[in-house]
Amino acid sequence: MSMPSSIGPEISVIQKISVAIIHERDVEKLLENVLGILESELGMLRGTFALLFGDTLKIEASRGLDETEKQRGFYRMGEGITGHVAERGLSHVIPDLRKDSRFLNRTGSRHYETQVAFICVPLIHDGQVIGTLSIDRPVDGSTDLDRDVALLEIIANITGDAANECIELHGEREAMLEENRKLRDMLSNNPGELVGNCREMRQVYEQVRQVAPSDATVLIRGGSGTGKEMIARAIVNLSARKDKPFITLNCAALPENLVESELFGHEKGAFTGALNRRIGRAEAANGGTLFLDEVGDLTMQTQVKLLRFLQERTFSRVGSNEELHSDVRFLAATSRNLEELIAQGKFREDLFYRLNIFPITMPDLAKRKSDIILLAEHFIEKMNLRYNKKVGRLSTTAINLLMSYHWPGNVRELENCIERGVLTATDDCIHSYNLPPSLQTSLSVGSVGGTPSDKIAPLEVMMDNYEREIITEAIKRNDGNISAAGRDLGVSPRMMNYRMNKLGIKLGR
Ligand SMILES: Nc1ncnc2c1ncn2[C@@H]1O[C@H](COP(=O)(O)OP(=O)(O)OP(=O)(O)O)[C@@H](O)[C@H]1O
Repeated sequence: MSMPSSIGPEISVIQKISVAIIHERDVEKLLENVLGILESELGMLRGTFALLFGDTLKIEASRGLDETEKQRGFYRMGEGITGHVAERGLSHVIPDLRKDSRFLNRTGSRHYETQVAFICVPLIHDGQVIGTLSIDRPVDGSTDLDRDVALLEIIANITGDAANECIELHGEREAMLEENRKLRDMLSNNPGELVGNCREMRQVYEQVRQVAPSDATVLIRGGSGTGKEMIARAIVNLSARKDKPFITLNCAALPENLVESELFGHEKGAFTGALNRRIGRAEAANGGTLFLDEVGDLTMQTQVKLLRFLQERTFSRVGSNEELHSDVRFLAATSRNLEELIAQGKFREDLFYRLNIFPITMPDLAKRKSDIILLAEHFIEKMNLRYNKKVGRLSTTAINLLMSYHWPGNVRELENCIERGVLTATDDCIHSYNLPPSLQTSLSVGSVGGTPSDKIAPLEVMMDNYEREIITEAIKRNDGNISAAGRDLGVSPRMMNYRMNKLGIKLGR
């Protein structure tokens, strides 16, 4: 079908822009390219895409503006011509900028000698105004401003998706940085958050102090819940990248096939469900620190990409060959035995050596006996604040339970136990019966030397602990006088002795 020759220039503009939309995957560059086409094809003097972030319009792409002019280009909804167009969703034309006093000229001085029109049209996505497209258009005898408005409205329609993607990308970046700011605030408000003074932990602190100021890769090893993530945060906090992004990714928390795109990002259409381009955590961490938790859970394919990233700090988004660079300090953690995974062919040896430059191993809580009560008291304070409670101490029997348990879930398990204790406490004390059933067996089987059991204690064991607790407390209240304690509990001295023997209660314990 042949087109009337009079609409040739407009068709040419639309055709060039549609080609750019198909070929340019970087949405920010695409908006710049669209303005470039308008400049070369229409003789446009200046052009801007202003996008709506929250309730403010900000110039995202421009032609004919220098950086300072661009920075000044902020408009609130309803403010100036741009703000009005965005508020009402209707196009607006000023036929001659020299004669119009409503024009805010926010970006700086522009004094035209000849007639120049200003055309501003709304960008609409899903029925919502998401920004504006505006141009300064020289006017001569042949200019038809109505036609120009119609053309710009078509361009605004076909670039609406890209503009929306730009807004979403900004949102994502902001969300990641916000997450990072929160983590950092948490750390700086509470520098003493790492609790523990035992010899093993003092060694760990020494290693943290040694490695933190450098940019060296650190591999933090240790059982689940030993505090590996806290150590990663402490390293960041003592490093020069302290105020830069700290981005984390737990490789075990995502389905295997999503880890790579979460780490390196993906292009629109890279796989089913990839509706938009998305930047990955490696890119978001640029200038700062990237912490990969459970690195032993990466697939072999992602391990290859990670190795390349560690060697050259370069990567490509899934679905793209473009080589990108990100300047990050890399920290990793694992609770898996990587040497065993290598032997099984599930972890690359070369990647292991890249990661294992400076390993820090977190000791199990069972090996930090002298820190258990310190940590428990720290968590009591934390939970008192969280639940507005006033628990002040642990009963002797509760302390014995905590000390003799084998703690397979390490510090996290202790924290959960204390949370439960604080929540269920009815006076100012956590008693043994306020602790979870899983701990109750530890006294009776003597898990320090005996066989620990993860099973929930049978009722009899729990009852024994309850009784042990009540008798011990009564004896303490009566300054070690067993007969007086028996009177308190309505039990004869003979029965007291019998129960104490059976429950293994010794005076002075
Ligand atoms: N030394 C410590 N002082 C205070 N709190 C700690 C300490 N170590 C761990 N915690 C607390 O214990 C919990 C688990 O710690 P963290 O998440 O750092 O462990 P992890 O080893 O990274 O666990 P996972 O292997 O499951 O990822 C957190 O709530 C943390 O605040």
